Amino acid sequence: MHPPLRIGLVAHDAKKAELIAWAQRWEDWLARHSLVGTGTSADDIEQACPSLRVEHLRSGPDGGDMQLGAWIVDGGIDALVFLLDPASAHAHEADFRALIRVALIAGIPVALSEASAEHLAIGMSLPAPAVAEPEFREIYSSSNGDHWRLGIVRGRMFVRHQPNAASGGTTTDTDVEQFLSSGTGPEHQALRRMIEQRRRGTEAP
Ligand SMILES: O=C(CO)COP(=O)(O)O
Repeated sequence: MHPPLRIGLVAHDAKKAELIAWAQRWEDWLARHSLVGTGTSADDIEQACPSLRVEHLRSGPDGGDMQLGAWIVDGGIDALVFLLDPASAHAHEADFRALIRVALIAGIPVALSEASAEHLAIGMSLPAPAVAEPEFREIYSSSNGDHWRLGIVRGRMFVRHQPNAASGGTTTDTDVEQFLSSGTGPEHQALRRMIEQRRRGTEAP
């Protein structure tokens, strides 16, 4: 789960029904975040979605778009859903152009249609990407039960040494170069062979 986001919500009159339908579909997800909207859009969402609280700015034509733009400039908004009506003339067009412009400058996700709002919600509601797990290959194990494995994560290689249980030692990870320069034992020789095979592309699967 992402930490709570602050999401800006705006729709022109001809698109309010789409914003409401979207908010109803995503009500459970939106309820976990902090919402701020221009006057009428905020009212409509609260009426249609009983569990949502939306911080109200002025109505768009009265300066609400500019207020939201100022929040974005100050880094206070993580995503903007602005369902824009491209088919009508708007006296305050300069205001919402400026709102979209500062959102793009801030680099936040911006959805201007119901379809893109859907993708924004899908993307932002996904769990944060898991930290990549290393892939391991056995390098060498000694007769007394010590194990050395080569770990590879995001192209970076390291050596994981797991001492035998009886020794009570702890598992350590060492950089490959550092490991190779630390000795000439059978585990070092085995790793050199493995690396050479990787380079030549002849490593066993
Ligand atoms: O006009 C708007 C965006 O430009 C939206 O304003 P309202 O949410 O107050 O209708």
